[in-house]
Amino acid sequence: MSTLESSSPIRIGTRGSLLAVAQAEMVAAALASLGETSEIVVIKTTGDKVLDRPLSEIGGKGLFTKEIEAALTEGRIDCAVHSAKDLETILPADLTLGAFLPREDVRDVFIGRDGMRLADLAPGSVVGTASLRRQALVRRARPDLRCEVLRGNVQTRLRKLEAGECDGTLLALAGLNRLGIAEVATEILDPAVFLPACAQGAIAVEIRRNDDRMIAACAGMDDRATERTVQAERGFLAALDGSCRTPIAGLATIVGEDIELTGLVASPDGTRVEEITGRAAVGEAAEMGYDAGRRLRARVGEAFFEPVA
Ligand SMILES: NCc1[nH]cc(CCC(=O)O)c1CC(=O)O
Repeated sequence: MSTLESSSPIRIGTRGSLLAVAQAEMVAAALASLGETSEIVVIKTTGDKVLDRPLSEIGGKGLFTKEIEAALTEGRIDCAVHSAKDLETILPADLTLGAFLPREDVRDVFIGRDGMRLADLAPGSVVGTASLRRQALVRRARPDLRCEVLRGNVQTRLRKLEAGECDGTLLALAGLNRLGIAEVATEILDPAVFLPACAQGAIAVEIRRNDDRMIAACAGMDDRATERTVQAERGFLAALDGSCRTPIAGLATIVGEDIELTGLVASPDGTRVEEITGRAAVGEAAEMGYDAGRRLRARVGEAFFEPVA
């Protein structure tokens, strides 16, 4: 019986978008190289159903994960695959991030109509994005443009751009690379200016804390450098989160034995951008990120995080 049990395919839960399924297939391939068979279970989330409003209005990024985490807790799936940047900083108590796949390119790209770069857009042009971070950073770089909410998965957004709903949009290069469509990008944005979202480009495998088979499988899949940088960035986010109405960005890199982080918070209109850096031994990634977030929070003051009416 137990032999049969341990060789049953691992059920991998994921959202149904092309990108999400591609990411789940990457985890399936990693499991296969460890001798584990698996099957993909697609789960529809609230975030996939409500497409006409920004996430910050309908309850934040947890809407993409709640139903998947419930399936994991209830044992209908054995692991959940997420874009790490879509995960809230606090997970359900029975779940943990067991592994991270090697990180993709962390940068944002601009996709302009007619091959345009961000600097080519005429004043008053419309940049479509649902991300508060991207809106603030676009407004800082180009205060003469208009930002409008553009939601939906990568394909939907590209279609809306094609249909003329906006003149340009920003997406993560990681997602385009995984979909094999990086050539749609008209400009790769400098990550020092367009600082990425915390954990952008990283794929996380979430498991039940007490699942020994998945703990062992995750140990075989985990990329330590990715895990450390994501821990630093999520530590930073955890210190700042509170409301999901403040644009936040953070990027950590490993430098020898150390880990370095640059993080920022911005006003939604991009007129105020406050940056901070941190550095510590790699083993203190999460604490270093959290500390940088607390220092930044103290510097800008609590009023910075209160939504303007
Ligand atoms: N919020 C949606 C989302 N979550 C993860 C990615 C891209 C893949 C990644 O960052 O790993 C995207 C799309 C985008 O921002 O372009």
